[in-house]
Amino acid sequence: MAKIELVGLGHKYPGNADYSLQPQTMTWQDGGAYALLGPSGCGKTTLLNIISGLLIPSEGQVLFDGCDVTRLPTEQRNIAQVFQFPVIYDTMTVFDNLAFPLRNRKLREPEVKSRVQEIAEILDLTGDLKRRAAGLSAEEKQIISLGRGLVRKDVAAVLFDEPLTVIDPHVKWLLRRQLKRIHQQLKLSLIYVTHDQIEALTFADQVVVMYEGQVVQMGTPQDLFETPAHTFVGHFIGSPGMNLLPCQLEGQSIRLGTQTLPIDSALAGKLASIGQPLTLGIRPEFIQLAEDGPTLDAEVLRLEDLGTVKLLTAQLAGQTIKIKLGEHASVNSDRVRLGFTPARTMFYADGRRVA
Ligand SMILES: Nc1ncnc2c1ncn2[C@@H]1O[C@H](COP(=O)(O)OP(=O)(O)OP(=O)(O)O)[C@@H](O)[C@H]1O
Repeated sequence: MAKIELVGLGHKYPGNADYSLQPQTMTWQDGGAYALLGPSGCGKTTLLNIISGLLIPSEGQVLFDGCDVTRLPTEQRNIAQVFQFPVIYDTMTVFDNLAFPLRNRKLREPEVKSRVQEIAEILDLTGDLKRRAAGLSAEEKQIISLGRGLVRKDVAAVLFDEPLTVIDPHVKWLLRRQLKRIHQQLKLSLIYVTHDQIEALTFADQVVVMYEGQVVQMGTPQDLFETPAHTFVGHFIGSPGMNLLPCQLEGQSIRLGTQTLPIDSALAGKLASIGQPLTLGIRPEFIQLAEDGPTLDAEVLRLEDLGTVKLLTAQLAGQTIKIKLGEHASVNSDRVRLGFTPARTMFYADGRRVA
C-alpha cells in the first residue's frame, strides 16, 4: 500500500482552453478508503486515469510513497483496477480467475490458495470456486472482478470506477458493506469513483468531493454533513440538501430580505472582513419551529409526511427553504417562526465557507 500525493496536478485535454482538472495539491493516506464523488463531467475519471497511469497530466506530479510515477505506464504502478463491467476469463474457473493476479506475480501455490480462500469467503464465493466463469451472470462475474481487484496484498492502491453499476440494488447494498469490511480487515488503500452519494458515504472513511474540475472538500461523511466547505457540498450531500440564502451583514446582524437575525460580535467581525456578497447555509435538520429567542418569520407552502420525519417547505425572504421536523410535528397556521441553530449556521462567500 502506498501514500499517494498529487502535487500541483492539473489537466487540460489537447485542444481544450479550460482545465478539466484544476491544478491542485493533496495527499491520500496509505490504507485509506477514499470515495471520489461528484456529478457527471466534474473530472473524476480524468483524476482516476491520471492516478492509474492511463493519462499523463498536462501539469504537476503524482507520487506513490514519494516516488514520481507521473510518466510510468499502468503496468509499472503496481495498482489493481476494477471497472464498471466485469473483466474476467470465461474459460477459467472462479478459483483460477481469483488466483490469476497472484500467479502472475509468481506467488507460491499455498499462498495463492490461502489468499483466494480468504477473499472468496468475504465475498461469499466459496461454494462457486470450482465453477467455470462462462456460466455465471453479469452480476456474479462483477463480484469476481471485485475479488480479483482485492486479492493482492502488495498493490499501491485498488482503484474502482463505478464498480457496482451492473449490480442489483439489494446486492449493491450488501457489497458496499462487504467492501467496507474488506477494507477494515485487509487495510488496502482504496479509491472508489462514484456519482452516488449513498454509495460514497457508506463505503468511504474519506469522501473527496469534486465540482467543476476541483476537489472542493476531502472529509469524513460527518464533516461533509456538518461543515460543508463549499456550497456545492452543502447542496449535493443530504436529502434535501442545505438551504442556501443570500444575505447581508448589518452591524451585529444578518439581513435576510426585510428581516434580521442577530449574531455574536466575533462572527460579525469575521464576516465584516470578507467584503464579498454572503450566503447563509443551513441544513433542513438544523432549523426548528420556535416560539422565543431569535427567530425568522416564514410563509408555509406545504408540509409533507415522509414517515419518520415531516418536511416543511416555506418561503423566507423570497427564497424557498426546507425544514425537517419530527414525525409528530404539526403546523396549524400559514406562517411559522423559525429558529436557526447558531453552531450549525454557516456562511459562504464565492462558494467557499468563510465562517
Ligand atoms: N478525451 C477527452 N478530450 C477532451 N475533453 C475531455 C476528454 N475526456 C473528458 N473530457 C472533458 O473533461 C471534463 C471532465 O470529464 P470526466 O470524464 O473526467 O468527468 P467525470 O466526472 O468522470 O464524468 P462521468 O461521471 O460522466 O464519467 C468534461 O468536461 C469532459 O467533457
